[in-house]
Amino acid sequence: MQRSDFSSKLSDESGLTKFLSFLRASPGARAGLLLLAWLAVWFIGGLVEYAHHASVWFPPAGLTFAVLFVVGLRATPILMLAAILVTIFTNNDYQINLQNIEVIESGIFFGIAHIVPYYAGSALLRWLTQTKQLTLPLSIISFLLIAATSALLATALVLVSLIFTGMMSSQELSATWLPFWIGDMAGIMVLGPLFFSVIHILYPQKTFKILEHIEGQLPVATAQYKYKLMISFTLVAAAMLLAKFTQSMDSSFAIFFLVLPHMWIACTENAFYNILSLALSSFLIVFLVDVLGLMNFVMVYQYAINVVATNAMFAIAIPALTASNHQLKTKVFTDGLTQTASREYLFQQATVEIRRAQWKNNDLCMLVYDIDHFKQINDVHGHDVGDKALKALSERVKQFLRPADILGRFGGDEFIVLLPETNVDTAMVVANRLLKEINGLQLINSEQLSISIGITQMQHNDDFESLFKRADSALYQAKRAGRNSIFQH
Ligand SMILES: Nc1nc2c(ncn2[C@@H]2O[C@H](COP(=O)(O)OP(=O)(O)OP(=O)(O)O)[C@@H](O)[C@H]2O)c(=O)[nH]1
Repeated sequence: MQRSDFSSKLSDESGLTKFLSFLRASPGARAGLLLLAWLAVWFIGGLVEYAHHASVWFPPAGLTFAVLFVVGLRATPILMLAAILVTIFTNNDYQINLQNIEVIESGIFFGIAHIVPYYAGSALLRWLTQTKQLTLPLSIISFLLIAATSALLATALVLVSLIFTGMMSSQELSATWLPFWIGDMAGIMVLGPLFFSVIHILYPQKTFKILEHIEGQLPVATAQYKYKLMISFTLVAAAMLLAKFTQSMDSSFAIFFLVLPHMWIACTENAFYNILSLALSSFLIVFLVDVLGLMNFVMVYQYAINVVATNAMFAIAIPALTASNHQLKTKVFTDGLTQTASREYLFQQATVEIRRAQWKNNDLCMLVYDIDHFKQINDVHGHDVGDKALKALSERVKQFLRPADILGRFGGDEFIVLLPETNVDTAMVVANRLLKEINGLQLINSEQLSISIGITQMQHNDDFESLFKRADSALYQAKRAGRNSIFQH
């Protein structure tokens, strides 16, 4: 895959095309945009600053993780510059009054403490997903575990660096570490997947298996996607207004109902729209915490969005599992060469039809046909030609039958046709027409193909085996009678 479906979809739109081409051709502009984005999400994270130095929702962690995952160590200078700039801002904002050189040192320490754990985490995730044959659920659990662990490591390193450089006092540690960890974790788990995709559009030269799951299923959301989003947003607003007016911790837990619309989205929309909706809901929560003054409840909200996100993340696997389940079913139920029903499926379908016919007192007939001297065809013309003959013959028979009839390959060159609501006289007419039809075919070079057919009508106590046994013995008689003929039992 050279470029993802998502980026090519975006590229179809003209204004965006030019902007994307410009960014892709200009590493400087990309770096500038990355820096601006990092600073912007850092300021937005500040809306839910729970304790000094600790936002309970910290998008820069997700952005750093995603950038290091997609771009690698090349992104370090930009991340380092961002770390220094926000340290300068924090020094002024908290009125810490460090000297210029000390602020830059603190910024460098913060940068290292922030970047190292996320580089380690993203490199481990990349290694796991690129080199190991992980299933999608295993990739997701790896992502979640690595996100939680690297966020914890970043929390420890950053807080130690802040204390070491005099940006924070050690007394603040106990009140800071948990919201810090939760914030970084939310940044990676809830927003990281969206950042992965967006950065991958800007740096499209590499292919990552884990991103294919997110982007490969693009580009369309269902027509109902916006209504599902509206339901999520309404639920967020209603739960938060409830907390605002009751000011009770109990009512703040209503936010956990968010799992319902998000699981609905996760199970019915593709992965990209799933992670987009999670990011939007979490933005809305942060915005409303700020606007409605709900800082007292913010920890509940952050736990809720993390739980909702991890659940919804697992649901990324559902459309993929459904698709592979469908493929597996098709494989098991269809004969690969002739695209008729497989023996197993034929047996299942025939059993259902036989029971239905017995229940309703309907007629039912079974035809068994087998190509005449097929071994000779293989021997003279080769197995490939034999295969082609089997395919072409089956194609013809399928066209010839009614939609309700069931055609399946019993094995080798022997096929079964089940004719529901058909008595033996009509089945005989069908068999005669079939024989004629096949006689008219020139499937192999200039040679003609012929088949022999055995017919039987269902008796009241028949099952698949007994029905087949009679039809097969009729076929045997047809073969003994010189082939290219029909016998009834
Ligand atoms: N090309 C091809 N040949 C197959 C396939 N499955 C079975 N065969 C061959 O089909 C032949 C079946 O031969 P039989 O039905 O026993 O005998 P026949 O030569 O058709 O003779 P009669 O049935 O008595 O007319 C064997 O040679 C098998 O090897 C297949 O998927 N492709």
